[in-house]
Amino acid sequence: NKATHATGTGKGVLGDNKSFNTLSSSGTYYLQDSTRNLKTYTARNSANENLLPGTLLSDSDNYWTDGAAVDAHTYAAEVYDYYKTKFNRNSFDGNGAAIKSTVHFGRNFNNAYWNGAQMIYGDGDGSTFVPLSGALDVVGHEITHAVIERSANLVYENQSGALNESFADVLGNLIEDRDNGWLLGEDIYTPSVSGDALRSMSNPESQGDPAHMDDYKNLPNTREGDWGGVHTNSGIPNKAFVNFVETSGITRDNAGKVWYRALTSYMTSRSDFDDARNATIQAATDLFGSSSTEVTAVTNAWAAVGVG
Ligand SMILES: CCCCC[C@H](S)C(=O)N[C@@H](Cc1ccccc1)C(=O)N[C@@H](C)C(=O)O
Ligand SMILES: [Ca+2]
Ligand SMILES: [Zn+2]
Repeated sequence: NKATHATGTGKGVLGDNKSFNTLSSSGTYYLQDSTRNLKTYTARNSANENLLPGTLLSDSDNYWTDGAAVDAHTYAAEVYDYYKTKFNRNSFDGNGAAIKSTVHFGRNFNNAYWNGAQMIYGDGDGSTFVPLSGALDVVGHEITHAVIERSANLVYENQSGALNESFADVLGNLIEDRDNGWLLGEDIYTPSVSGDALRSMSNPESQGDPAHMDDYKNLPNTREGDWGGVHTNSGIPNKAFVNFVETSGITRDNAGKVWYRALTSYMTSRSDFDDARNATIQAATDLFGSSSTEVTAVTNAWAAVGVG
């Protein structure tokens, strides 16, 4: 008999109830959303990348208790919907590519990443992180890396790498859409400490990251140097985006349209901060006109962080 759509229910990492699309086949339910082409797997704590994507998650009664899996699946659906409705982009490749997510990768793995083919989420060690798919800005960050790879394909090192990280943070936060929506990872970072975050876009210095070119960190392009500081120098373009939103009166969605157009129409693999400045000015010009307040605001936003 053929597989049929079903609606699963369950609790996320933080104990919140949610429902999501599953597939029912021969009396078993699978964590597969065929309307959005999403599939969610478990690595069962193996760290062997050769075994990815691992095992497609299944359940007997369509009530799901694996919070990391529930969130990876439901948040991937939210990210899919954001790209489709806001930018008319069908999945990360624009052509409906399958979005595959694997949870429980490794043991106490304090990270999540896109490996060129799928999303991979660690469970965290329980003190630095709880399972990382438990935050929508994380899932948005990782799927945006796939979008970046299929568009500008920014090289993951130095300034192009910091832009790669920054665009992932910007879109991750736009999708999460919070009031003080400038924090990264706040939902899954340091469960014993409230109010902190892994990064802050509005106040990068609060986490030791630069918010101005004067403080750009020239780190070695090695894993130990965070590939030239891609997670720290991202503070500069992150701050530029916050400046743009907060000084122009533009909506977050329209600011996102400027950043998305810059990324997909003008930026290339070796774009640096100055190229990103030019690309976002051009995108704002395309969308709002050369004498628009948006063009003035984006120009000033970059100037305020020492770019241009
Ligand atoms: C394994 C190799 C490194 C890949 C880094 C991935 S893309 C990444 O940037 N992951 C995010 C996860 C994240 C996103 C948003 C909010 C919280 C956490 C990240 O920032 N990782 C940090 C811990 C890092 O790698 O330094
Ligand atoms: Ca956030
Ligand atoms: Zn990243």
